[in-house]
Amino acid sequence: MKLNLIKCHGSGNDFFILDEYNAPLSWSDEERANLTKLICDRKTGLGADGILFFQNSEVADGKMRVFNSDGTEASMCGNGLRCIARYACELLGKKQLRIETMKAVLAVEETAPIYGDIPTYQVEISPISFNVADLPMNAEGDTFMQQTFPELAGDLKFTAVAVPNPHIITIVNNDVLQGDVQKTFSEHVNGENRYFPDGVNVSFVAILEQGNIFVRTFERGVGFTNACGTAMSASTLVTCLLNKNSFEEAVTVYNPGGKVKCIAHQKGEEYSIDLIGNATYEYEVLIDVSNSEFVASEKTMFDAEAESYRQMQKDAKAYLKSKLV
Ligand SMILES: N[C@@H](CCC[C@H](N)C(=O)O)C(=O)O
Repeated sequence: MKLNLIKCHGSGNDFFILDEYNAPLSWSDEERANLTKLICDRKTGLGADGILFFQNSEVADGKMRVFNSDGTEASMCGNGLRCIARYACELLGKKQLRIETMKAVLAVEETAPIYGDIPTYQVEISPISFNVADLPMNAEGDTFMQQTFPELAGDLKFTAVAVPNPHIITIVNNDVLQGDVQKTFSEHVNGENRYFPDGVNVSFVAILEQGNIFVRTFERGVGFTNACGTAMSASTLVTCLLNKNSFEEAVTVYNPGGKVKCIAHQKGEEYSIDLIGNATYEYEVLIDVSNSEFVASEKTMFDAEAESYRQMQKDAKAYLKSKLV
């Protein structure tokens, strides 16, 4: 079977977009998972953090389904939603759309470039819940806010939040950021463990200065990635709740793959977040898949986009170098 794929990234978190909007595949989810594992493997496949399946929707302009590189399906993906926002806006000739995701219909729109001429999209991150049952997480109270895992991460204080995929977030200093705790903790809570039966995305956050943070994320189903959009959004929210940043004000979120902006909104006990950042195409490719093997051909590169993004990365790295000392 021949399939056309677009390789796209948001903050270096990279995905293949597979269009089922025009040509739905009569596939089981096991087949979607198998294709994802085959193509996303960075050693034997083309390499990516996951596949975004863009499908028709009965309740919105289109639907995004996200499969992580290990074949598990995620309820949400912020960087991926920006990639789908671009693909869908260009396909449907619109600047604003509503995209169905596993747990919610979310607003997306094309917006002013975050840097130079980089294609930039704003996506809604919602619904948000601090109730541990919604992650799910096994803990004593209804929420887990600024609490410790003494046997796993010493006195680091974590907050658990579903946006709606599950996140656990801690604010750390540069020594902890550079150390091994995040890796050992993340591997533990994403294996057989008593806290997170379905695993969890783990973010370590450094406050750089008012309105500027750095977020490094170990993603469930993938491992360390260049960036995780829902994690950067959730981390911004947590810094606002801890009075390190302000609600309704844009926070620049640096990550190993670049930077985005996030705005956390609060209406009483209700929260939502805007995630604003790049949706950069790397290449388009045709693959011929049969019997768990594939052959790629007809590769078209988007070199100019890659170069614009590299400039932004260069500036982001220089800023980070001056702050993360
Ligand atoms: N990279 C994503 C999140 C992808 C899903 C995540 N690994 C999960 O399983 O929840 C993002 O940009 O939000």
